[in-house]
Amino acid sequence: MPLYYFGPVATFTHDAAGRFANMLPEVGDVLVPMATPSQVIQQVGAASDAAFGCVPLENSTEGSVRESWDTLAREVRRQTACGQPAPQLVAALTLRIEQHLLTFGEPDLSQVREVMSHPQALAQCREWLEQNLPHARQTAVASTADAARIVRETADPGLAAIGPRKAADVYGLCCRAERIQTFRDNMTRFGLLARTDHARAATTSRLQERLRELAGADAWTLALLLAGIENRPGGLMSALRPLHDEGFNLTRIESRPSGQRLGEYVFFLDVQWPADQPEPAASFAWRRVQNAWAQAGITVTSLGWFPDLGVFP
Ligand SMILES: O=C(O)C(=O)C[C@]1(C(=O)O)C=C[C@@H](O)C=C1
Repeated sequence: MPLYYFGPVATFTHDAAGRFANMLPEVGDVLVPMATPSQVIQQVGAASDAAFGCVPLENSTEGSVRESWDTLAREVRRQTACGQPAPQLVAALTLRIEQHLLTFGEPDLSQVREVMSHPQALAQCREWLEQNLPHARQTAVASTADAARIVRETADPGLAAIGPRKAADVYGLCCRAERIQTFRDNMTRFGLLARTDHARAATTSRLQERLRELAGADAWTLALLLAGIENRPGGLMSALRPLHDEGFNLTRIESRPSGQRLGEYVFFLDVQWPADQPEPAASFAWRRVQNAWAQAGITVTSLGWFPDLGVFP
């Protein structure tokens, strides 16, 4: 079974996908790189057989990986609207992210005129770049590993990539400066995706059992998208009140433009799902929250209900 990931080989997402596959034998034996998180999500949605996907979700320094959330929301809404099964988040894990400056050979830093990486990685290293390479142009490319691939292909010591140590090994580059991210404890959360019909199939019901074993007594997360919250005094507050009334802990809220009209927003929510609650479909407390939202004309899209499998070095 394929596990699509945001590649190429040696991205941080590749590392995360490998860890999902090690922990969850049901998830897939062939890791298939895709050029963008959007392509991963679309591929999981379109696959006629069971398929999984791995994308970055959120970084502790730079926040949400918007492309992943926006595409997931769009695909789920689109597939649901035409009665098709949609991709959903089924698990998450967190990696410690250490960024390194990768070069062809060992140039003097004054020789480096351009630094390439994923925009999140460039932003995670902003302070080091300001202090050590103020003269170098910063260029956003598809991913950290893609930056390493370009540096290798051009074999130009004036170019550098920012990325994982693994990318230095895979693309034959030198680790010219180590751990250059601003915050030592830089972390990124990655999501594992599957399609909801596959989630009911035999493979993924075994997966659910395994996830329960791995998560133990830890809380799960319910990821949602809310649309139609009224733009009036207290509109957002009254949309959040049912969660408070039923004792649900909101762990993330993020507004994004609806795309329909300037000044109109949708909201991404992560709700911490207590270990002692039955699953969302069987929870009376959750039904009351949903009823309150339906009465207020708020549309809810579920993006997944999943455990966090922990933090990995
Ligand atoms: O470029 C990569 O290596 C990725 O896996 C992407 C990504 C991201 O999108 O956040 C993953 C982890 C790091 O935070 C930096 C980049």
